[in-house]
Amino acid sequence: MRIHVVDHPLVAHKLTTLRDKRTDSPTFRRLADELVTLLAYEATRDVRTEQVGIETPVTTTTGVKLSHPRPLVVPILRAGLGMLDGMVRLLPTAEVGFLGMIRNEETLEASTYATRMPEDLSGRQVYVLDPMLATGGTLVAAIRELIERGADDVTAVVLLAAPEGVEVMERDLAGTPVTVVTASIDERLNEDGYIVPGLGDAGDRMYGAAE
Ligand SMILES: O=P(O)(O)OC[C@H]1O[C@H](OP(=O)(O)OP(=O)(O)O)[C@H](O)[C@@H]1O
Ligand SMILES: O=c1cc[nH]c(=O)[nH]1
Ligand SMILES: [Mg+2]
Repeated sequence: MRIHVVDHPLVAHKLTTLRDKRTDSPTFRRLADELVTLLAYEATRDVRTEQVGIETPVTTTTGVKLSHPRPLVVPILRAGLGMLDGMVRLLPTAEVGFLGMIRNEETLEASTYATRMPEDLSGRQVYVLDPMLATGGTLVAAIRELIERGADDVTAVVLLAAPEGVEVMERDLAGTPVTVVTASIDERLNEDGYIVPGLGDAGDRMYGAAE
């Protein structure tokens, strides 16, 4: 597994506001959207392309365009949904699939409550979106499902990662073609399975009731 931490002052600036507990839901959603666009730039560095011939107003030349089959973008509901627009803005031809997953608050085990994506992902590049890589249970289960369907190149775009979760992914997904792109690897997980310093519950901060 490859892991890439995007080191850029704009990423750090937006992440700091996202972490701040005073940041309200509308601002949180806007910042998550902006941040994923910056991460997407890095995450799509190896997106597959093909050469095409075009005519400019002046001459003919060759350029590149995204190749077929189209990449698949899979947000993990709920919180990953807040990353979808920022990603498809950069990958407008992408197809979108959905995975609904929830982590049990006591056992911290992830389970899947909704799946809507192509059965056959053979030869497809897949970008899976989830703001938080905490214990790693959610992303490991999601990526196993994608690989079982035939995906041959999976990139997970996450806003924050815990070292414990990175380790679990490295162990459980060893030998699979997986890359993780994140804005930060934080210090640790706390006893409740939350990332420290983190940003709290990403789903609640995005979609929770206004205080
Ligand atoms: O790495 P893990 O320990 O598996 O935890 C990470 C998961 O926990 C959160 O989802 P949650 O279960 O809170 O669902 P939500 O997005 O609907 O709030 C988060 O959005 C990740 O999907
Ligand atoms: O810190 C964490 C860990 C898991 N899920 C979250 O939303 N936040
Ligand atoms: Mg949540």
